[in-house]
Amino acid sequence: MEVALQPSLFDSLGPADPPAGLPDSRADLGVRSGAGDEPCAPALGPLGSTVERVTLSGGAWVDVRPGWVSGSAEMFTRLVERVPWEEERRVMYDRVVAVPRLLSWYGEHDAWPDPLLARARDALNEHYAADERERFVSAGMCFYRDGRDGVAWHGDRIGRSRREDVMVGIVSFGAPRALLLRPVGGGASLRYTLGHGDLLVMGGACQRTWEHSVPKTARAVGPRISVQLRPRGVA
Ligand SMILES: O=C(O)CCC(=O)C(=O)O
Ligand SMILES: [Fe+2]
Repeated sequence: MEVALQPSLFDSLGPADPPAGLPDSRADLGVRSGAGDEPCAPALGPLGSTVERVTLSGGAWVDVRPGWVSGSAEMFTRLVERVPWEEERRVMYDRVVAVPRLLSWYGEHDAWPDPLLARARDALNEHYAADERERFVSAGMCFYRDGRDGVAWHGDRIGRSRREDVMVGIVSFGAPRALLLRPVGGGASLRYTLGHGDLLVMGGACQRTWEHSVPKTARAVGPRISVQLRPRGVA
């Protein structure tokens, strides 16, 4: 069973959203009408009280901030062009299969593909007043080209998140896709629809007591890029 806690973060209008009446497919291509047809420069909105906390069972929580990055269509285009996207292959049973999404990863000593992402990392570190160990330092990137791309149920449990509470922040660009969360061991799923500059932060025990996924879909969906900010020692 799914509980539509937040039917679509995209529905709550922020500056990153396309003008009303513009078909999604055009918006997803970064085409903007009205206001001079200029693509809007990417910018971060405030955090503070615009961040809404949802307390989950098992010591987990989720923070959501719809439309945190305005001009997200431009960011999407930049990331498509600048990130060295790779198709990974993994052994599954007796076959080698392509991972159904493109991936890239930036560590704390790498040059990140756009200064806005480093500013987003800094703004989150300031918002959470995180001590050194909990500061976001790396950026994992996933590119979901269409509904055939997705990520199966998992917790981000590589590294110390296997034992410790950690925060994982996700900033989404491009077309919205559903991110589902469900408690380990069963229970209703929560559904967040993330794209167009939305922010979602998983925290507390979320990586251990909950799982998340981006399900594949037969619906016609546009491409989405997810940037996952993580602290040291967590992948
Ligand atoms: O697409 C997303 O926002 C989630 C990606 C994810 O869960 C992961 O890469 O660990
Ligand atoms: Fe994950």
